[in-house]
Amino acid sequence: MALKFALIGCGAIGTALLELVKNDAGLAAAAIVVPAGSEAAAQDVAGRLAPDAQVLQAVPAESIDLVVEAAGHAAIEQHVLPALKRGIPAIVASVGALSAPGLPEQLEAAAREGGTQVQLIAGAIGAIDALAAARVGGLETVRYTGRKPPRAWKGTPAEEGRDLDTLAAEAVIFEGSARDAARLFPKNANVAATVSLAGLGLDRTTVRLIADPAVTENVHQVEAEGAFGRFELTMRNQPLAANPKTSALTVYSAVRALRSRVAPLVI
Ligand SMILES: NC(=O)C1=CN([C@@H]2O[C@H](COP(=O)(O)OP(=O)(O)OC[C@H]3O[C@@H](n4cnc5c(N)ncnc54)[C@H](OP(=O)(O)O)[C@@H]3O)[C@@H](O)[C@H]2O)C=CC1
Ligand SMILES: O=C([O-])CC(=O)C(=O)O
Repeated sequence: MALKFALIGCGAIGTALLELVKNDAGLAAAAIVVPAGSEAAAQDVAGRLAPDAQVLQAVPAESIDLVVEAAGHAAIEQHVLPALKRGIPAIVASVGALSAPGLPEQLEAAAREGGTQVQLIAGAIGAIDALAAARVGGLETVRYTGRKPPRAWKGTPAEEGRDLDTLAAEAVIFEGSARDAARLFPKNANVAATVSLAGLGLDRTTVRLIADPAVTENVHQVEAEGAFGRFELTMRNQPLAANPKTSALTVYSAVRALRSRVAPLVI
């Protein structure tokens, strides 16, 4: 029997995910959860890519084996916590939501109450396995730099005091902790939160965010040092056409997590 999942959010990630898994025999999109007012657009996507999915404003009470969040920070409290309490496991893309004090503990408590588990995906970044393993031996420093084209920073505090349309040279738009980066740039700094949760934590991971007219990709760099040795990672991710803030790799990471739930062998 196919694993029935509820997709929360039907934007750039959600739509691309449905396209990729539409022919997976082991997976069935049973519900698409979107805010009031967005049902018609989601119904259109469901018609093309997930004809058996119901479009709803909340995760249905029955017949859901897994929740996949690709919506935004608010969806964690609104949909993921209640699902976990009911015993439904969850895959989460909006990792930056865990920068809100108390939310990681709430997620753990909800998963414990439901006897289930919440998985934070690596999303647009790599080497999360190496970083989390390195933490076991002890980490000394972890630095993350996120560099994106100016248009990817539209609608964020990066617009304060500068015109992103006419930016001639790279501009550092944020320097500080991963916690502050994730809070101030909820759609652009989920990776900062992921790197910090795997490594040195939200308050000890240093973050720089850069708007750079010279790049076309979303460039993510991690430098980590500790008892294991050191690594430097650079990812040059293609942004999604439907949302320049989001890398295509985030979709592939969510699809990988979803497929891993039903695959007989997982890597
Ligand atoms: N871990 C990682 O590496 C990354 C994580 N992300 C996370 O994924 C999220 C989604 O990205 P993306 O698909 O590109 O964004 P989009 O803006 O393209 O799509 C978001 C979708 O979620 C819906 N939505 C918003 N709030 C809620 C809610 N409370 N409940 C249900 N649905 C909701 C939106 O509906 P409406 O149109 O009505 O607002 C829209 O359908 C980002 O906000 C970010 O938090 C993104 C990139 C990388
Ligand atoms: O998709 C990306 O390149 C990263 C991103 O938006 C985020 O960290 O929130």
